[in-house]
Amino acid sequence: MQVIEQASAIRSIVQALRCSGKSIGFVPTMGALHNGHLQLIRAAAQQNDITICSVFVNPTQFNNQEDYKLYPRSLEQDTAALAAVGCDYLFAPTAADMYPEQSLLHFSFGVLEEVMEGAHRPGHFNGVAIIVSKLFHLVQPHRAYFGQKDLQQVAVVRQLVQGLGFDLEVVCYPTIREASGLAMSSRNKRLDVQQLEHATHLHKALLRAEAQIGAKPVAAIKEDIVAYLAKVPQLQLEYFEIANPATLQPVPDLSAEPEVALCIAAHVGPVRLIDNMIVKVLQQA
Ligand SMILES: Nc1ncnc2c1ncn2[C@@H]1O[C@H](COP(=O)(O)OP(=O)(O)OP(=O)(O)O)[C@@H](O)[C@H]1O
Ligand SMILES: CC(C)(CO)[C@@H](O)C(=O)[O-]
Ligand code: BAL
Repeated sequence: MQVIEQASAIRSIVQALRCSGKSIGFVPTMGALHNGHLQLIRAAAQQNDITICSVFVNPTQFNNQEDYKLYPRSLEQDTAALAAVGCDYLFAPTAADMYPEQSLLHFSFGVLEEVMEGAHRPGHFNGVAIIVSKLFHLVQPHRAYFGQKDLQQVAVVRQLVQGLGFDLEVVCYPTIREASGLAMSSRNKRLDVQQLEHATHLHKALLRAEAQIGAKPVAAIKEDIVAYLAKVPQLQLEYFEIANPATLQPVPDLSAEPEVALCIAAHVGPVRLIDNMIVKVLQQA
């Protein structure tokens, strides 16, 4: 595997690969890699001639500077893990290379950014859209791989790809979990053993909500989840939402929904975590 640091270098490599007819699979990440990321790399390696992974902790998508400063970084371990699962190129640029000037771009995703992550992390999806656009221009992938853990991000990227006419397929893979049910996440590395145990309540809350889908109205399920998590003082719920899986808009009732996304965000100790599950709605006769 080759490690590339400069944008100009990855651009030349990609141009040569494209000229020789190779298909390119791309996995953008912020590093501190775990099995959720490695599943995406394996899929890209299986489905394309060449796999490129980027590791870049993108400053413009952080609405909280402490979160940016303390985001886990482990490039040496990441490099070894990527080589072991068949990645061909690791693109690990510096912030100066990706942002030679302050970015003044502004993307708007309408109602998609007015809910959940969009509402609670002002500017976040603008930063994601800026860096994903820059990376797509440099890497020119045929397929780009994302995880369902960041479900709303997948919807934003799909809208970006459609809106700007990027000629690529967005591929989404399911959330990989720890044995405890906790969704794998780079930020989990900032939690101690007790906090990791408290964090399992995000997934437990989703399972509890799933068990009530079809049996109770939306408002009653939400009340139950808020009450359930209020009994875990080490976890501060930010939102629990029942949403349409494609538009991410909250659903007022389940009668017209074949499936819904159960979405949650909460703080555990110093870390903010998100999780979601897409579940079928079995309509009662
Ligand atoms: N547990 C997981 N299962 C599947 N895909 C995942 C998982 N965690 C992250 N991904 C996906 O990997 C890609 C890179 O994500 P990122 O580098 O932000 O890692 P992360 O674990 O989501 O970190 P954090 O949530 O702490 O930022 C994204 O498309 C993300 O959805
Ligand atoms: C897509 C991404 C790499 C953009 O920085 C990031 O938001 C992530 O890791 O999910
Ligand atoms: N995985 C989403 C990136 C972020 O939390 O900023």
